[in-house]
Amino acid sequence: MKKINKICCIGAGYVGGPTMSVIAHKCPEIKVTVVDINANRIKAWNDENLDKLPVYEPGLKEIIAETRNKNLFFSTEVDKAIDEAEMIFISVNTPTKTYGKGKGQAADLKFIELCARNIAKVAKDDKIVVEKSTLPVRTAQAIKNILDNTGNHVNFEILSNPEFLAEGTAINDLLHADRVLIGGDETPEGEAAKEALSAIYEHWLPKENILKTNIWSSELSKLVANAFLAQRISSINSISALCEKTDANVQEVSKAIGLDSRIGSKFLNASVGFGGSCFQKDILNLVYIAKSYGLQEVADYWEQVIIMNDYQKSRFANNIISTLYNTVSGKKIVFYGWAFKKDTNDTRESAAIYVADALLEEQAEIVIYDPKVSEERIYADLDYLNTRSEEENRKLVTVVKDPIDASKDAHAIAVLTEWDEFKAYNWETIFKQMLKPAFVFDGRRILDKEKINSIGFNYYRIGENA
Ligand SMILES: NC(=O)c1ccc[n+]([C@@H]2O[C@H](COP(=O)([O-])OP(=O)(O)OC[C@H]3O[C@@H](n4cnc5c(N)ncnc54)[C@H](O)[C@@H]3O)[C@@H](O)[C@H]2O)c1
Ligand SMILES: O=c1ccn([C@@H]2O[C@H](COP(=O)(O)OP(=O)(O)O[C@H]3O[C@H](CO)[C@@H](O)[C@H](O)[C@H]3O)[C@@H](O)[C@H]2O)c(=O)[nH]1
Repeated sequence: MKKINKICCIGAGYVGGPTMSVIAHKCPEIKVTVVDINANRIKAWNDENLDKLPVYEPGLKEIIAETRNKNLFFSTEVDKAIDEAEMIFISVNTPTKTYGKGKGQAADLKFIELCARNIAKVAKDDKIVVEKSTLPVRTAQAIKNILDNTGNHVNFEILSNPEFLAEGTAINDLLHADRVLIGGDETPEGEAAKEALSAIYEHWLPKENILKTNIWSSELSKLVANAFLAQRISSINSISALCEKTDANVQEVSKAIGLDSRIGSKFLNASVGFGGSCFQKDILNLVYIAKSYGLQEVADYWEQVIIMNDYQKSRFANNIISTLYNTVSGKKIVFYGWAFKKDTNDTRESAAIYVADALLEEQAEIVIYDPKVSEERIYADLDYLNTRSEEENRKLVTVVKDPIDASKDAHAIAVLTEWDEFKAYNWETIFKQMLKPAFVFDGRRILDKEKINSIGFNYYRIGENA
């Protein structure tokens, strides 16, 4: 079996950065180079101040401190890293297409294709090319065609090795992965490539947790895993709406059903709606693929998961508006949290963006506090929607660094992310500073209901009749 000494990863994002850091940490004899065309991102990965890394993940900076410039390197020299490596991971973004055929559903593979063309141009010896990005089923064939037809007639083995880490727990997920999936050709060369990749993971994971499949099963399994996970959230969120109309409590329902070992207790937390860069994109991709094979019923089934998620976000915003006497115009509403979940600085598809947009349409004044998200990012998220002018967004939205001070003269507080620190705030002080009646809308169900009510707040949370 070929022993790998040099790895290159194209794409220094939320997956490439943490994944390669863990590989470098666990495989000190392998030189790992992470490359990106975004020079600012690479500069941030190389910043001496580890609090300035472009990705915030608990445990990441400690690993970077140990490995960076020993056997882990971040660079913009893409061609050089490709040339040197025996194994190349492609970990670039695969967003939903915003133009042309499949607009709004299909995955945009232009970055993947550019990588394949670049590898073909540079490679002078045999390479194993690993799809780490999430890709539509049968993409490997397209990559192989490009490599074989434009390359220097060296041999490329393509593997699919989807990543299952969740942000906020990425390091732990990588160190203790439930499974690693490796798909590849069922030829002797394909099997050898799978073994070479497996040997890397075997540095820290039991061999029985490394699952080898054909390449198409591997590509499809990634989309299906995300669809199943998101489906659980939409299922419980649909029930949260029913709980709010009855005297049922969604947390009690979750617990009661989750204790059935066939259902299981994880991923049943009702919320303001799932966000993140993956769930929506990957389900839309699955919907598109199903449609393109003429499977309309299959497509409709999965699309409902997204429809329910959109409904949950607008339901939350509408409840704020109707509770505040059907008008939020000129009212100060404080958002606690902007990230799509706790322990990450990522805001892609965060429910907070859509709730803010709905309230801004009603001319609310929004004050936002998030412990890890920058002001620049928040304005960029709102501007990207193109709902109103950039000036209007800056007029109606303020981003602050002091969450307690923010509550002065506020009509309402909305909890959009489940950051632990929100639970520990002095809610008595917050209450005193707010206009009365003082409202709290808890989109994450993290506050102590009895305590908050006893302070005098009008408290609403997802999945419970107030
Ligand atoms: N974020 C997650 O939690 C997660 C988890 C599992 C899988 N995934 C999948 O992994 C892939 C990457 O996701 P991400 O969140 O890390 O994206 P990201 O946007 O954070 O990072 C992608 C990086 O690739 C770089 N890039 C794009 N084209 C390039 C090129 N031709 N050459 C060099 N660099 C290039 C970009 O500049 C960017 O820095 C996606 O397919 C995603 O679906 C993401
Ligand atoms: O019970 C739950 C669990 C999650 N969420 C929300 O769902 C979203 C996604 O959360 P999570 O799955 O923990 O984070 P991601 O980083 O998006 O990770 C998902 O997407 C990744 C990208 O494909 C996959 O690798 C992971 O396995 C998959 O969990 C977030 O907004 C969460 O707040 C809920 O509302 N209720």
